Amino acid sequence: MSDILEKIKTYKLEEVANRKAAVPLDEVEARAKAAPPTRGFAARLSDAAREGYGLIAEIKKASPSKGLIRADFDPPVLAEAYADGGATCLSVLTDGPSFQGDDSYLTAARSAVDLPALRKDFMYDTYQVAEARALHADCILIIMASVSDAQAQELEDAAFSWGMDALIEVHDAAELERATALKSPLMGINNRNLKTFETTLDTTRTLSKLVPTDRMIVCESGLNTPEELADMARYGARTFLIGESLMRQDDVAAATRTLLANPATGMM
Ligand SMILES: O=C(O)c1ccccc1NCC(=O)[C@H](O)[C@H](O)COP(=O)(O)O
Repeated sequence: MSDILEKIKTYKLEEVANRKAAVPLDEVEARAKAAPPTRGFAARLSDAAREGYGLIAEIKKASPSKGLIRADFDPPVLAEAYADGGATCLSVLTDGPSFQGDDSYLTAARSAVDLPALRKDFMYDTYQVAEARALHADCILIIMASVSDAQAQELEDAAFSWGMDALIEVHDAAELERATALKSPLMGINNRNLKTFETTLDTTRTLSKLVPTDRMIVCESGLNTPEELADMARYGARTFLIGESLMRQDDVAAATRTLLANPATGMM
């Protein structure tokens, strides 16, 4: 496993152990059961992709590869800007140590709009899945590079049991092959190599050919322009996960609108 994923896994497992000691699972489950209903993350993406593009717009203050991305950071205001600009779903970083995220950002951002939200964190334990629902998440992330097949299955089952969706993230052919054993229709191809941080859209160009036709490609990371989205659409990707390039804009709503204008029609 990569250095950064290794580091994240080490502190995340410790964080989960501390959280379990502080808030027992049955209490988290009670909060999850009391949460508002899920909003249908995968279904909204699929509907949006049929009409044009589906955008998962990410609320991301900082990252291990770029440091601080946005100082003026107000999650509900950013969520409203994304919704105003035409985003389909939100992704909200809840990891503190590497992304300056916070659990409260997810609940606050989602409650400001009508969009479904992904809890963007590093998931290893079904306790975190119940926590995600308790925070009102509609979807969780499963990074194949950082979990075993059995863990991935367990996390996906837990997500489904809470009525959530699961975005399965892959970066190479072996991970993609493992991901096809899961049921989720959402196949995220991460253009960023989490070992080196090298980001290239060639990853989607290569892996898209291996994605079964019953899966929806979510092209993730390193996307900046409408031309890049049109290029990726030619490889079958009509849904996108975008953070940094939008987070760096003064007018987030206008930038989101510009990115989504004139979606490509054909495929290669
Ligand atoms: O963004 C990072 O530096 C990073 C480092 C280590 C693990 C994950 C990381 N990013 C998570 C993501 O998947 C991105 O936030 C997401 O795809 C959006 O990417 P971008 O549009 O390039 O911000």
